[in-house]
Formats: sequence, C-alpha cells, structure tokens
Amino acid sequence: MGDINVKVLQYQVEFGDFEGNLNKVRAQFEQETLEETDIVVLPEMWTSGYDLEHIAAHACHDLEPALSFISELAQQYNVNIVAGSVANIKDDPDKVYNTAFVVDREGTLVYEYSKMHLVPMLDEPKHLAAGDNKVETFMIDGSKCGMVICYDLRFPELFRDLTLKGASIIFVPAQWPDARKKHWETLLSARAIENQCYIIGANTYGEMGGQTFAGRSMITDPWGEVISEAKGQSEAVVSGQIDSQEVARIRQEVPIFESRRRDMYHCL
Ligand SMILES: O=C(O)CCC(=O)C(=O)O
Repeated sequence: MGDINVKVLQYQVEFGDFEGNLNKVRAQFEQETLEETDIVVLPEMWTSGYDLEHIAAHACHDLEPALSFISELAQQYNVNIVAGSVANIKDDPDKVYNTAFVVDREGTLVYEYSKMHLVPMLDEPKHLAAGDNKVETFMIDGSKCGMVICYDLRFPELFRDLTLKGASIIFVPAQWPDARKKHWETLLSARAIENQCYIIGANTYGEMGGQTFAGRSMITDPWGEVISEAKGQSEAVVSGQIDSQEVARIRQEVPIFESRRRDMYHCL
C-alpha cells in the first residue's frame, strides 16, 4: 500500500442546472493533469446545489445518470472518484436522499452513503429523507476510508465509529456556508486530531440560491496539520499526498485508542 495522491476540486456548483454541472465537472477533468492522481473529490449536491424547492425534479434515480457519467470519467482518467453527493431517489418516489458515492478506476461503484443528519437551518428535513445506512467503511487503493456529508461533521460519534472500524481517511463533501466558516475549519481539524486520521473536506464557494458558501476545502493530516488548502472563495484544486504509514505513527506516538475508558462513559 503506497502513498495516495488526492485532488479536491473546489468550484462553484450551478444552482438547479444538472447539465451545466456535469459539463463543469467534465471541463475540470479535461483541464487537470491527473496522471499522478489516485483520488479526485467533488463537493456535496454537485448536480443541483441546494435548489430544495425543486429537488425531486433534479434527483437521480438509483444514482443515474450521475453514476454512469462519473464511471466513464473514472475509466477515461484511470482515477478513483469520491463523487461528492447528489439528490437521489431509491425505492420510494416520495423520498429524496442526499447521497454520496465512490467509483473506482474501473468505473465500478464501491460505496454509497446517504446523509444521516439533515440540516434544520437549511430546511433539509422538509425536503429530504435522512439516510439510515449502517456506518461502514470502504476501500480505495488498499486504504480503508469513511464518508460523511457536511452537517455530519458536527457529530464526533460518527467519526469515532468510522475510525474504530478502521478508517484512516474520511471524506467530507460539503456545501458549507460562509456564515459558519470558522466551525468548518475548526471541526475538520478537531476530527483529524481526535481520531488521528486524514480528513478531506471538499466545499463549494460563492453565492448560490441566496447563500454564500465558504470554500476553504482542505486536506488535514492525522496530526491536525493542514497539508493543502484553498485560501478562500475561489476556484482551486487542493492537492495533497496521503502517507499510508502516518496514521499508525501518530497513533503510536499519542496512543489515545489504548487510553480510552469505555467503562467510564456511555458511548462507543
Ligand atoms: O452545519 C453547518 O453549519 C452547515 C451544514 C450544511 O450546510 C450542510 O450540511 O449542507
């Protein structure tokens, strides 16, 4: 298992413009040099933005057509894609989920996860159904990974569960507002430090649907150091290398997983 090169694409998602958003992603793959890249990461709700009033009209069905689109890109560029999330309808046509998915270099779907904590501040519970997936990990190029979506970042239990299940890299696709930018930056660092794993935050930026989004996509290492970041609200590619030995090194240096007192508190 070698080092892993990651690229987070930070760009402005177009509000309610499915085709426009697909074209935007394709254009970025065309202009980037991806030969040395192992994983490309997209933000939350990248096909529609937060056009919640019309979310059913924008929704994919069992991830299609977004899955086929991403699968073709993955094969064409020989890269794993953590494809942020899309509005998605599964069995029940009245339920739209906010579903993230991952496709490997062969174009095969390796994981999907529907956001389990919906955001009251954005009226998400009125328009979206909460995912009730089990907390699971998935593999990319030999590394065990986890996925959460945006507001999930506020729930340390979810991250602890993923790390106890062996995740050493956790992806956080987001559309995080500028109004709470400080929380985004602080919580990404905190989750990396307290779980001693890599945290990869992929946000959008700029004005959309009456909100301003923060940008500040970043890759944080298991020591809490930001190894690569987008400075602010601008188009950016955040590139960083994940050292496959670093998680074990940090966990040896500060052995919090051995120091836990599960007999003293009622959580995982
Ligand atoms: O928790 C927050 O402040 C932002 C959450 C959010 O915007 C989202 O989950 O889409």
